[in-house]
Amino acid sequence: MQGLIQVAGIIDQAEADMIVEEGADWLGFALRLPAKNEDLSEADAAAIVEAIQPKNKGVIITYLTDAAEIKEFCAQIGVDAIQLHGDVTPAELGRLRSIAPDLYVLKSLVVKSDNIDELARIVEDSAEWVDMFITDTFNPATGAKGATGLVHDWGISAELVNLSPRPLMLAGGLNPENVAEAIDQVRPAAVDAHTGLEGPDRRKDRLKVRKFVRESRLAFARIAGDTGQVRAS
Ligand SMILES: O=C(O)c1ccccc1N[C@@H]1O[C@H](COP(=O)(O)O)[C@@H](O)[C@H]1O
Repeated sequence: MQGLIQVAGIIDQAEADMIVEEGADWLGFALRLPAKNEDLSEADAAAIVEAIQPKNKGVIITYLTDAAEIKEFCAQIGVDAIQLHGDVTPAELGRLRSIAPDLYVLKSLVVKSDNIDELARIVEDSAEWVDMFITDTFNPATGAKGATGLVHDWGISAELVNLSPRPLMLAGGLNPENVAEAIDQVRPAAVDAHTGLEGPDRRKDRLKVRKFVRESRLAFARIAGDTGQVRAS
């Protein structure tokens, strides 16, 4: 899986349709968050997922940590991919794999200024149960671990790409202007953006999504040319 583009924080069907039209691959739905500040209802998310699949994949982005609850929630929404942003233990990830072997699991690695050793340990302990890691940015001012709109030190993500046996999705403050440089520096398998694609009304802006997809595809093709990799999705 190389050269994948995800857009996160879907609000409604019209926004999902626009993102699909502009060529993104996966759409992320932030649900069951600790602050209960979801942008859409679970029923609306399920209806959108039904409309976009199977051509595009719907991904639940959540802080759930219990394997049984995660499995049941994915079935409720109708997705076969989950992005786990909470502190899920390797044991629970193993349990999730055993009760939902076909579920595609993305595990977040929340990047701070000084935690590369901790992140490397998470990769080592949990890679067996994870399909893809996603690096995202910690905001020390608010404690937020996702949708912060902040970039982190891409050198840390590049290091994690090198040491992880699983592919890595790069996220955190990506936008149409910086995504090409980010891909060149980090060489991830995938990219993901939320707030950097929004307009002043906090909805995704079609022109920003278009440029983000175009710049990402060009950069992925460039690094595939360097390495001989071919886009598989
Ligand atoms: O998308 C959300 O609303 C969200 C909520 C809680 C945790 C993570 C969330 N999204 C993830 O954060 C990254 C980065 O966001 P941004 O581009 O910096 O705004 C986003 O791509 C989602 O994967």
